[in-house]
Amino acid sequence: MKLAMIGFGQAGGKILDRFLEYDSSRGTGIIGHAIAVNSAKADLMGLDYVPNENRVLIGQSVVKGHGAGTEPDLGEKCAREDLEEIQSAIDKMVSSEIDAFLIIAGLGGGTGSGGSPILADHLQRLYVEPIYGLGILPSRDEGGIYNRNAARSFQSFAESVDNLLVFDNDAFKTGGESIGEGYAEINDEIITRFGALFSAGEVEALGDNVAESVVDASEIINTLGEHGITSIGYASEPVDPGGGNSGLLDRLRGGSKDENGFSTAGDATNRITSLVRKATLGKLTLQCEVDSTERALLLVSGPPDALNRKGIDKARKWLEDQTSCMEVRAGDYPLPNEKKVAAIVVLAGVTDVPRVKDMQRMAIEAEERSEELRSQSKDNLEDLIQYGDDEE
Ligand SMILES: Nc1nc2c(ncn2[C@@H]2O[C@H](COP(=O)(O)OP(=O)(O)OP(=O)(O)O)[C@@H](O)[C@H]2O)c(=O)[nH]1
Repeated sequence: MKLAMIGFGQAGGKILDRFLEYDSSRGTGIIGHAIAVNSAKADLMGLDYVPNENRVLIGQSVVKGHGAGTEPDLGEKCAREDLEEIQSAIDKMVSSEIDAFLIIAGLGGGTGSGGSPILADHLQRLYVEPIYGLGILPSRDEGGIYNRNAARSFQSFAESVDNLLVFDNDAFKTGGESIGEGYAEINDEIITRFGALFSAGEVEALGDNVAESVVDASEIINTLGEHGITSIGYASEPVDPGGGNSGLLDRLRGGSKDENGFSTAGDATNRITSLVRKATLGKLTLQCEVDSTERALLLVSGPPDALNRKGIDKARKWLEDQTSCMEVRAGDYPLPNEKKVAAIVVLAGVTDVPRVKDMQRMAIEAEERSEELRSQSKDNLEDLIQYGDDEE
C-alpha cells in the first residue's frame, strides 16, 4: 500500500523518519511522499531522512519556531494559519500513485495533537483517497495534562479521519532507560507492526513471488472502513530454512523437516495458528476487547515454505470466532529471504476499549483539578497583593 505520510509534531516527525529508514532499507515502497510538519524548528532540524524541502515549519508568527508548549489550542492555531504551506508541500507528490494518507502524531503534546485534526479535515475536503491517522497515546504516568490533551485530540482526530489507528505508549513502555532510549525502542515496535501491515499491501515489491492469497491495498482499505478505531496485534517466530530449527518445540508440534530441511505442511499450519493466537491475545497496539471488533484482517508473512493456505484458513476461522464478526479477511505475504514468520492481526472498528475510558477519566480529573487550582490561586493572589485594607 502506498502512502503519503505526514509526521505532525515531534513524535510524528520521529516516527515518520523511522518509517523512511525502514522503507529504504527493505525496499518496501510504502512511502509515496513524506512530509514533516512542526511548530518547533529544532525538532524539524533533528530529522535524518525527511528531505529538507518537505519539512514545513508552521505558526512562526504565533510561536516563533519554539513549539506549542503542550498546548493543543496553539497547535491548532499554527495549523490553521499555515495550511497553505502544508498543502504546497503535499502538492509536490504524484497523487495518482497514492492509495491513502497517513497523519502520524503524538496526541499528548500541543502541535500534533491540536494540528492533526485540522489537517485531516482539510485533506478530506480535497482528496478522494482515505485519510488515516496514527495516533500515539501518552503513557499514564506522563500525567494529567498529556492525558487531557490526548483525550480531546482522540475525539477530534477520530471524527476527522477515515480510521484512527492507535498505538498506546503505556502498553509498550520500557523500564529503566532514558526517555530517548525508551522512545527509540517503542518506535521500533511501531515500525515493526505498521510497516509490516502497509508493506503487505504493496504487492509490486513481491516481484515473481506471488502470494497464494494476496492482501492488496483495497483489502486494507476495506478493513479499515470509513470510520472507527483500529488496534493491531503482532507475533513472530524465527525460522531457519537451513534446518537448524528442529528442536523440541517443533517435535512437540508434530512438525518435521523434509530432506532439504524445510518445514512440512503440518508444522507450518500449527505455527501459523499459534502465531495468530499469540498476536490476537497478546499485547495489542491498543488493548481492547477483541469481540468488539467490527472487521478484521489477518496477514501472515515469511519464507514461502513456511506459509500455507490450510494454516491461514484455520487461523481465519479461529479469528472469526474470537471477534464474533463475519468480515475477516486473510492473506499471506511471501518473503523469500526472511528468517521469521510473522502474524499481523488488524482489529478495526473496536468499541470496547477500557484504556480510552481511563484516559478520559484522567482528563476530567485533570480539568477539575486545574479549575480548582485556578480559582484558589486567584483568591490567594488577591490576598497576597492586597495592601492596607487588613485592619478594616
Ligand atoms: N512513541 C513515541 N511517542 C513519543 C515520542 N516523542 C514523544 N512522544 C509522545 O508524544 C507526546 C508529546 O508529543 P510531541 O510530539 O512531543 O509534541 P508536539 O506535537 O511536538 O507538541 P509541542 O511539543 O507541544 O509543540 C508525549 O506525551 C509522548 O507520549 C517518540 O519518539 N515516540
